[in-house]
Amino acid sequence: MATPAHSRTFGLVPDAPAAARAEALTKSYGQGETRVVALDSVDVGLARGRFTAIMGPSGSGKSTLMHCLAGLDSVTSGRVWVGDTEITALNERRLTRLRRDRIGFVFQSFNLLPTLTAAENITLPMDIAGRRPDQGWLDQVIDTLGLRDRLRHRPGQLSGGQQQRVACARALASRPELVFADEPTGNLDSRSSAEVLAFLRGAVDELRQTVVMVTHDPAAAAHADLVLFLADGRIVDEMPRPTAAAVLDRMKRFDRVRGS
Ligand SMILES: Nc1ncnc2c1ncn2[C@@H]1O[C@H](COP(=O)(O)OP(=O)(O)OP(=O)(O)O)[C@@H](O)[C@H]1O
Repeated sequence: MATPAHSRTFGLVPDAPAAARAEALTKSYGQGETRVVALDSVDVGLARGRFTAIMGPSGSGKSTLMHCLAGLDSVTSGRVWVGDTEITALNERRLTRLRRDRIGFVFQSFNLLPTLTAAENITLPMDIAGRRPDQGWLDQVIDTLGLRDRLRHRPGQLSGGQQQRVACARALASRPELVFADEPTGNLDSRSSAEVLAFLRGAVDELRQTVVMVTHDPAAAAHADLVLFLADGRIVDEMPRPTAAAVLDRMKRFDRVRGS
């Protein structure tokens, strides 16, 4: 069952510290009559070692929330922490380093370099940072993802699902504190989606990673431990142990409110 909205911090669960959190996070775009409030004083936590999905109608602020929590976008007001580090207090140089060292990203469009092999794509961010990957960890990630026999292939020789698994491996290569996935299955057919989602689930259960995923798909959200629902720039609800049917039902209530 979904928990009704009331004034508390959504997203946190007992016994799991916050991998990231925001306090009174507001993000607006534009000025005067064209001002859009994308996030309206959001309090939220993302539990460490858990899989959290963020859902909500189009334009509700999902991507903006993810970008602000990941330090990819500045905030208008409020504070954001990754672990114990307040990222809203960092200058651009330190923020860039924090994103590089402590956060992994998976995007809808894979963002792989076509001229590099899968193996080279996976270690590229670490190579650029001059960091040596932990080979034991990398082997574990590659095997969990079932990519061992694809490492010498270039992205053009891989299916969409395989490319997204390479992108997942790249996000995990440095063993980040937090992985953000923005519509990671948005460009995939249902079979490839299921593979990628099973991997993200495995990254949490077997590799003890923390994953936060924005999605429109109730079936994708059902792989998470907790779904946070956004509407009009606010978190309005959360659902632990989601099923696709329960998430779909909750999303329909947004449609009814909008249609009335
Ligand atoms: N760069 C920008 N300039 C102006 N307005 C923006 C900008 N980025 C987002 N917005 C606005 O902020 C609000 C939230 O956008 P956001 O992309 O976070 O929503 P979303 O829930 O991720 O939407 P979708 O599901 O359609 O991707 C929307 O009204 C959007 O038009």
